[in-house]
Amino acid sequence: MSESWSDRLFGGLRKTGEKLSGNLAGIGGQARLSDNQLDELEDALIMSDLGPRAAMRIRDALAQRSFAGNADEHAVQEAVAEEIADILRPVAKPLEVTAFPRPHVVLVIGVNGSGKTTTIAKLAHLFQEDDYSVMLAAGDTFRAAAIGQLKVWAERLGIPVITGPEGGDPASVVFDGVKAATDKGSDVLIVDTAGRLQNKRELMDELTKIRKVLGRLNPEAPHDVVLVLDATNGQNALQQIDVFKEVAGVSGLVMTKLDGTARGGVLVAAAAQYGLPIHAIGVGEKIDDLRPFDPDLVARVIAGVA
Ligand SMILES: Nc1nc2c(ncn2[C@@H]2O[C@H](COP(=O)(O)OP(=O)(O)OP(=O)(O)O)[C@@H](O)[C@H]2O)c(=O)[nH]1
Repeated sequence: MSESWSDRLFGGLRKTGEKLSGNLAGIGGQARLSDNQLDELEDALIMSDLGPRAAMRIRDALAQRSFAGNADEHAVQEAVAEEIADILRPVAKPLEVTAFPRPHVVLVIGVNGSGKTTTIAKLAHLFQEDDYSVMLAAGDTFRAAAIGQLKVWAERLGIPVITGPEGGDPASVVFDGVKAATDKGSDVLIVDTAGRLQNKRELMDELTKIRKVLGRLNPEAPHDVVLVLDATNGQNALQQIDVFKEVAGVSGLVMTKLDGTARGGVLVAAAAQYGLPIHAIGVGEKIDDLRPFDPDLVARVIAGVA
């Protein structure tokens, strides 16, 4: 029997929830948390990868709280869940297809291995479920494997993919992609790009060229620039946001591999530190394992109270 999305979400974020509740063990005992306990709480949140900004915000909020009866560990966790939900709510925004004229162009960026290609396939599948027609463009011409992988996914999903030769000009693949998607009347064009973060200059030049070509065909494009982040990288994932924001003008995030890591708190850190929309989260390798998320539910799972 196949698991539902919320089962997979619970399973995926279980380790994160266990870590945070473990780090908060024994806290409470009175109506208000003492300064020492607030320090402990803040440390526990930082150790759980929520980052200094979210940790401080949650600390400040809990300092104001008076718990009915005495705060036991569970009441503190519940309060933390509410504060996490407050942080996640404004950023939980699914990708929307709004472009007119079509296609809505989504540029997907991220370092190799972050789950970029799989995420493109999963996003395409989500759009298909909403009855949008989708096309892919293999703008990561740097490695033949990346082009091949995208082709395999496209075939599985039954959607067209525009490719060029290995080592070819990514901007020309993107040009062909937009032309083909326009001619065919596709609703969405998802563009894979190279993830060479180690060579910022080259990456920036490449993205600038892609943007220029896109802009020539459709001044509004790209409509979204989505950065794919691997949650298992913890705080390093956040540094990638800094760099890609600078070189690529990131408009939103997707966080992958939240299953099997105890570092899911980084989702909250990203929300608190950057405020960029988080379009979807990935909790597995299968095509259905990426979805927009319910901030209240995810907050409860991360806090270990769901
Ligand atoms: N567990 C888990 N694995 C994932 C998730 N998303 C992607 N993966 C796996 O991560 C690995 C890398 O994913 P790719 O999509 O190939 O990553 P990429 O960023 O395109 O990397 P390159 O192909 O090396 O450029 C694959 O084995 C995926 O199945 C996820 O949410 N959870």
